[in-house]
Amino acid sequence: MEGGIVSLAMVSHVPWMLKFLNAVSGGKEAIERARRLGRRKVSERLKLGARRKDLFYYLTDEEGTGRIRPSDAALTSDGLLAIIAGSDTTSTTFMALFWNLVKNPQAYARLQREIDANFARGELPCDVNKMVEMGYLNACISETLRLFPALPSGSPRYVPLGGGPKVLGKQYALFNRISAARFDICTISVVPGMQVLLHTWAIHRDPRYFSPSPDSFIPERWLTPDELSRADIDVFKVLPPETTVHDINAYFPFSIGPANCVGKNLALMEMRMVVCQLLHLFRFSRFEGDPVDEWEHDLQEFLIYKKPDVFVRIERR
Ligand code: HEM
Repeated sequence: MEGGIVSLAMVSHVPWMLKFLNAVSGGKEAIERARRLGRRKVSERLKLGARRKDLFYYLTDEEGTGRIRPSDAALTSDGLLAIIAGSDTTSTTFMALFWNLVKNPQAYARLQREIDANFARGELPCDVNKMVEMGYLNACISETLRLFPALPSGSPRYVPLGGGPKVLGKQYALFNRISAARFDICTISVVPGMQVLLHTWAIHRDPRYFSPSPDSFIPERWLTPDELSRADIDVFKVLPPETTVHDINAYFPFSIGPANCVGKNLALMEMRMVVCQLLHLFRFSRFEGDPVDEWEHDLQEFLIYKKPDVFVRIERR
């Protein structure tokens, strides 16, 4: 998957590269491998049939309500999209979250206390409804998605041919700004119909929107004033109210507008459940001798991340 994504990322930015990559054996092979994976997963899923009305139930038109049955090529491409969109994104977020927790024992301890306060020992599975209300758990997830948005370079958007805010959603201040008929970014004139790509990673770490310490993992920046007043660390030393900036209009890990993430709520629920249950059962710590600090440095971005392994020590609690 990761080999193929390098070529796919090139093609998504420079479409004419496809011809060139097809002519080069390594490039063609990487894309072919990714396609094969998509085809295999789709055919496995089709053989299994639908046990419930999931994403593929609709993509493959198992209900038979569509006029035209989707072609095999379309299904392969949907299969790849579902793998990238549905599983690579969540696995990146889990990796980044656990990496941040083992590197920040104070945040880890605080999250552990919140989980232990909500779930009695052995209470499994943990109640998902409680998790929605767990301020620090949700703050840790939001802070992870701020620092490591799973699609770091965002994805191309067309500047609407008029009527931007209505189409893209009022909340999207950054896109709203590009709804004018024509505007300039530095020396480039952006006109309706042009593709614009917002770099999520860079915007999420811009001190004009998140500060102080935009590169640091500080879940407390997501707490409500009420939750902050109950924080047991001297949070105002880390986030002095007079200089703290927290602009959620510049936060869009799931994108915003008509093509935003269809799996957002599922992904959030999945992350809450997995984190709660793993921390309920196991203790995670730094694996001595592992260069854990280098993980972020060794991440490579090709539409999604090519990520090194995270090694942690896991013990049963
Ligand atoms: C942490 C987890 C996730 C993140 C950060 C994430 C992020 C995103 C983003 C930024 C987009 C917009 C891409 C674009 O602008 O074109 C997107 C689209 C999409 N996501 Fe997610 N996603 C996550 C999890 C999931 C899950 C679990 C599923 C499905 C089970 C899913 C399914 C999709 C699909 C199908 C699209 C394409 C929507 C469309 O083009 O209309 N995602 N996701």
